[in-house]
Amino acid sequence: MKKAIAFLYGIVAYLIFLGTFLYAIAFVGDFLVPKTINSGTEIDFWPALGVDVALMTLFALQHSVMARPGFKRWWTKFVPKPIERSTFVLLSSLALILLYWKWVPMKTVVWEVSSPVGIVILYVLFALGWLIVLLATFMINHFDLFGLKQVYEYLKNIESKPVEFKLTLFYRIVRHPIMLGFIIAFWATPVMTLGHLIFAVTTTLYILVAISYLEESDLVKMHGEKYREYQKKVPKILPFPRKNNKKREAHRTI
Ligand SMILES: C[S@@+](CC[C@H](N)C(=O)[O-])C[C@H]1O[C@@H](n2cnc3c(N)ncnc32)[C@H](O)[C@@H]1O
Repeated sequence: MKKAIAFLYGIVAYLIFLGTFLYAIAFVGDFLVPKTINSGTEIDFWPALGVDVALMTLFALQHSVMARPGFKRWWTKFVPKPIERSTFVLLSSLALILLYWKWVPMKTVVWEVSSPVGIVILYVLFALGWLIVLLATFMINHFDLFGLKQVYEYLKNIESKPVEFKLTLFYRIVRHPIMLGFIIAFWATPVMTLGHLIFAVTTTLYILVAISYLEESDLVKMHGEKYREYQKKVPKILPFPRKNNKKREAHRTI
């Protein structure tokens, strides 16, 4: 019974995540849904900035603190291990739902692309960004990242093992394809409003800080030399060969 309830909890958390993820596309893209990044009532600049930054900070804190191995060790004394990831996913989704709900728009247009070709290119990039995010989750392990694997294994009495270090497809091009996808999706818009720009700048900075100082230091602790070698060979987020790699290649060919 306990296992069935945990499994059901995992499914509900996953479905809430899926809804939140799909809503994010429409929220950032400013289409289809009632509340988007550019809809709602405007207020003065400073209070609006305060509310929006507070909402993004809440998500960033929840996400960064709860994803650390030390925090996981501590809170799995209270939250059963098989539902730890689902609970993390659920709380992340709730923080995002709060952001969608309370987000204050700033509708001043900072730049606008009016050429039809430019608009199409930006929408293609927008779609590509979200697609990269989704596909990359499958290249690590989509069902582990969102807690379904853990509750299924608990239900079936299968010993749960952490995901191994992956070097699949996108992960051979950059070390953080999911984050690259988000950055592309957040910046690719034909109409950049002030609110959207603040969102794109803040989330990009957060992503760069979080992957450099939190996630990668955990990955080095987890995978040791293997990850350090990976850092030397594969760029962090921009899919361009490194200058020193080119130099090394040049040396080798001389
Ligand atoms: C939300 S995912 C983001 C992964 C990565 N930062 C990206 O942008 O694609 C975070 C989880 O992925 C795991 N992870 C990151 N790179 C990995 C890799 N190459 N193989 C396996 N797990 C990885 C981290 O340990 C963390 O639990």
